[in-house]
Amino acid sequence: MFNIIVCKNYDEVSEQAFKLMKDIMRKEKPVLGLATGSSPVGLYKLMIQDHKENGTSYQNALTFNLDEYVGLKHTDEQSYYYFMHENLFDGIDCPEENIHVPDGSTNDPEKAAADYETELAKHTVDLQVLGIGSDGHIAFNEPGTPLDSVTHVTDLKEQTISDNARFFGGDKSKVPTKAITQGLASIMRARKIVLIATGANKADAVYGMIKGEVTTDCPASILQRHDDVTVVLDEAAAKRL
Ligand SMILES: N[C@@H]1[C@@H](O)[C@H](O)[C@@H](COP(=O)(O)O)O[C@@H]1O
Repeated sequence: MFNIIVCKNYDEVSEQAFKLMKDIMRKEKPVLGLATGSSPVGLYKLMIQDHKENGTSYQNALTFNLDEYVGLKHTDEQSYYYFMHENLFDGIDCPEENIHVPDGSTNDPEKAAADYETELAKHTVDLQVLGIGSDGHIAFNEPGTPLDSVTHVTDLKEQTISDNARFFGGDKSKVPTKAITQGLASIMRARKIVLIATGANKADAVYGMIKGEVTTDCPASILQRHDDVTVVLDEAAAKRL
């Protein structure tokens, strides 16, 4: 079931998502599911600000990221490990050993994916933050991914490679072609989900997720089967609803 919130601008979108995060942070040992991409960056800024100004502590929080490119080292500025440290972890007090990001730097990504799923399955994510790809993907679950998938290695689709080329100086050839990603079933285990989408290029994917049928053609449509999903949109992303 979706709770849909349409906001005037990105700042308001981030504030709405932050309210849900703040609520979860009242728990003694919160388990946070985190995402990369530009959509959650405003939320992460608010989390850092709240940590600095109000002392909200992440000492007892566990975090699990959704996905990681295969073939990039942790020190690579485009790796999701690096992105998360730059945009969130360096600004809060979450102990490094509590932070989980799939290890895309290994030469056995299949094993890294299986190990990640094993660790993830020991916990229940209290709040999963999600963005959505313009082709309806969540994490790196591209169209065609089975709805019962768990953490696995995947080939990125052409659309995702061109969408993400902007982070690689606009050069598509620099974007990795494979990633480790939580599966759709892994994501569905979260107690609560907040999906953030802004901009007109997300409008079709948002429409498919909410109004379309549940189909592997639009992986995000599986969220229709979850009972606690808040979708925070700007007007452009909501324009087809
Ligand atoms: N793997 C990530 C997704 O988790 C993210 O949701 C999507 C949208 O990114 P953005 O928020 O930058 O539009 O991009 C990437 O493909």
